Amino acid sequence: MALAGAVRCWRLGAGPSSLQMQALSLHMSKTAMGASQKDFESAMNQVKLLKKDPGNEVKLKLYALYKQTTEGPCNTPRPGVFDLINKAKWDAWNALGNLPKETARQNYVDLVSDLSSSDSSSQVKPEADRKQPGYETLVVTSEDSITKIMMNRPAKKNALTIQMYREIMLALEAASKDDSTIIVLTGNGDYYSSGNDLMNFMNIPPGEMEKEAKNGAILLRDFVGCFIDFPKPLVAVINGPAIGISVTILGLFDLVYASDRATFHTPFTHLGQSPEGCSSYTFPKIMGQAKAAEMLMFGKKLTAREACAQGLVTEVFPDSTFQKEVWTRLKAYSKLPRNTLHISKQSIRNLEKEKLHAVNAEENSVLQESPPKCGQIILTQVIRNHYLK
Ligand SMILES: CCC/C=C/C(=O)SCCNC(=O)CCNC(=O)[C@H](O)C(C)(C)COP(=O)([O-])OP(=O)([O-])OC[C@H]1O[C@@H](n2cnc3c(N)ncnc32)[C@H](O)[C@@H]1OP(=O)([O-])[O-]
Repeated sequence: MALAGAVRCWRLGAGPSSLQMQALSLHMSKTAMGASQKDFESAMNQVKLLKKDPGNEVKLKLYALYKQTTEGPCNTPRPGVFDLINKAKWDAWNALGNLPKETARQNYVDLVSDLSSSDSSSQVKPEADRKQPGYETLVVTSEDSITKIMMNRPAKKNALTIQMYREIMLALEAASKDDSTIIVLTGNGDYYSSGNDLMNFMNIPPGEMEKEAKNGAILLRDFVGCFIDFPKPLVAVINGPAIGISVTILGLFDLVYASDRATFHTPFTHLGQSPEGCSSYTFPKIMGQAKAAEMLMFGKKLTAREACAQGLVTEVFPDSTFQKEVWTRLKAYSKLPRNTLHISKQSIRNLEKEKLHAVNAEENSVLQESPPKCGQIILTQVIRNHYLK
């Protein structure tokens, strides 16, 4: 077959140990099965287009997965001791044991997809080329299979204007379709975000309040909806303090990395507002009822370490090494098989999607209809509605 030929053309050095191959096959056997024969054939063609030699270890993996997909478990005698190349290939194939053909096919497709994306991202483009045009309040860049969406109003502590909500939705929509593996939301300057821009509610002419409240609620519902439905791994890189809605939506992210300078504050009751971003459901689920109430109802500001202890933050890093450590970690994660990561994200999220949309709708109707001064009573009711029903 074409690929077997292409793989044979590569000169192989020493192969991986059989233990490594067993670990690989075990890991791969856990992944989802979904690639079709057509996906497999197109992956075989993609392999031929790679510009960078992927190295012997990867070639052996490709060879073994190809043989397992097309012929099943290894069924030929082991080549003699002096036939080094064929022996390494045989060992790689044999190490896959009884891995089902469908799983091998999926793993082959994932591996090629990963190789193709690192192949294209290895052709470094100048910074100006990587910055995506069309955003006024954000800087959006794609590199190393990571799309970074950076809120860019540092002078206003990245407070979220209506335009910024809209641009974040557009950037997420574009990122859901680009060839990135991981999407990051972060802030420029000393703050991650100071939450909703308080000017959004100012200068509303008398008589327009109801209409504006309704428009605001629709925008907020759609904004939160984008995070609920987002199909790829979503990471918050919290470079500094976070307030309000920038905190509440964190329950919808897959990873939250924070500088030890970051704080997490949801002063809703003080502002006469009720929680949004699905936090009335996600926070009690993440940190328990009592801790969630202290944050959402009584406005307790958490340090990064407290937020990590309560499960809202994945890991905290010293501010002096924050960017370096986080981006090194994310670049390593972005090399994982893209399709498999996306399938895993979706299967985790699909379990809760309906519930999250219902919570989002309920939080919005409360925000829209209730008089602000009832903030604290509303918070209690919204949280109870989810957990005591
Ligand atoms: C309905 C949707 C649901 C959403 C709910 C939420 O998010 S609730 C959460 C809602 N969020 C809040 O309640 C937070 C309100 N903000 C604050 O409490 C403080 O500004 C601070 C603690 C963020 C920073 O204090 P600091 O002493 O270090 O700095 P500083 O104060 O000098 O600020 C620098 C500049 O940024 C400006 N600016 C900052 N944030 C906002 C904002 N959100 N808006 C507008 N502007 C904002 C500030 O006016 C100033 O502008 P200037 O005068 O230079 O033209």
